Amino acid sequence: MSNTSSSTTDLLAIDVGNTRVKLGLFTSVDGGCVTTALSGDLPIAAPRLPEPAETLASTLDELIAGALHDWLQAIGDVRPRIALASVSRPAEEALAALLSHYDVQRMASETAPITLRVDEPTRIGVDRVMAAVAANRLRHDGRPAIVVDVGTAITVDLIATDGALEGGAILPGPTLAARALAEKTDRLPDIQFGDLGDAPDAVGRSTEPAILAGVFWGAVGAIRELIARQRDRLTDAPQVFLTGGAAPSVARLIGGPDLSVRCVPHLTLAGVALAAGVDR
Ligand SMILES: Nc1ncnc2c1ncn2[C@@H]1O[C@H](COP(=O)(O)OP(=O)(O)OP(=O)(O)O)[C@@H](O)[C@H]1O
Ligand SMILES: CC(C)(CO)[C@@H](O)C(=O)NCCC(=O)O
Ligand SMILES: [K+]
Repeated sequence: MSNTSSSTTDLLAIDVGNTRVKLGLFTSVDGGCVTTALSGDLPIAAPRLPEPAETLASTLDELIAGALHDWLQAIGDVRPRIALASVSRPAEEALAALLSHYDVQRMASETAPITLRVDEPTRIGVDRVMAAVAANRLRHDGRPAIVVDVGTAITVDLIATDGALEGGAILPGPTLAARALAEKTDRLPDIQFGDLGDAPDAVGRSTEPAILAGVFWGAVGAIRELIARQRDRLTDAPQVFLTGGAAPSVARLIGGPDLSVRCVPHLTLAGVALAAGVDR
């Protein structure tokens, strides 16, 4: 990890999920976000999303056991301001206690810089809202977008042409689906996704590969179907943004000649940074 020394304008964005906590340090230069990258000596087009200079993804237990302290030291902790978006109340409280000496802004769905065209704006997960805020930056003007986040749960959310988040779908993520099978059956074992590189064969020749095939292709199929159905209500083709652990392995399986799919690793963290005003 490089040793970035942080300034008072730095923002630490935190996305607290149900399995892991993701942290991203967004550094500012001259009051603006660092958005230009150099390719040779030609400046390339500035990405429209703030990019974290440093990131960490860790379980809450690991963070409490010292990983948070170590990481903050490694990034040159001078008390960056913190924006915290959490979908787990216990994890949020535990983390807030760890960060009690910092200036922590807790992000809420209903106050985010986006229109929520949903029935209960206070209930929709702040991670879904933050990812949509970031997608609104990436999407072309006048084009709708679909945001797919593969975490503990998979969410597939529709953003209308006017930028409003319309709602979407929630289903179990791959690990959770596999764990539920292991827990609720006698003869199905728990399987690990950790070392899954390529897409598994759809015909598993024993129990573990069969679970892997079902869970993986089930997720891919569910995502494809949800995109297709959400797309049916649109007049213009949506841009699809995919994020979360399985995003890279899923992205090329759902895109096609008539569907643009882009994998954006830190979409939610970037949304938190934007909502907290990192580039204002
Ligand atoms: N290469 C891969 N292929 C398939 N699935 C994967 C791969 N890597 C991770 N996954 C699965 O993707 C899901 C999301 O992983 P990720 O690590 O992003 O979630 P998380 O951060 O633990 O979730 P949360 O944000 O809810 O805390 C998990 O179910 C995981 O098993
Ligand atoms: C769906 C999850 C679990 C995805 O992380 C999260 O966004 C959440 O807890 N949402 C609350 C319910 C809702 O979004 O409608
Ligand atoms: K619950």
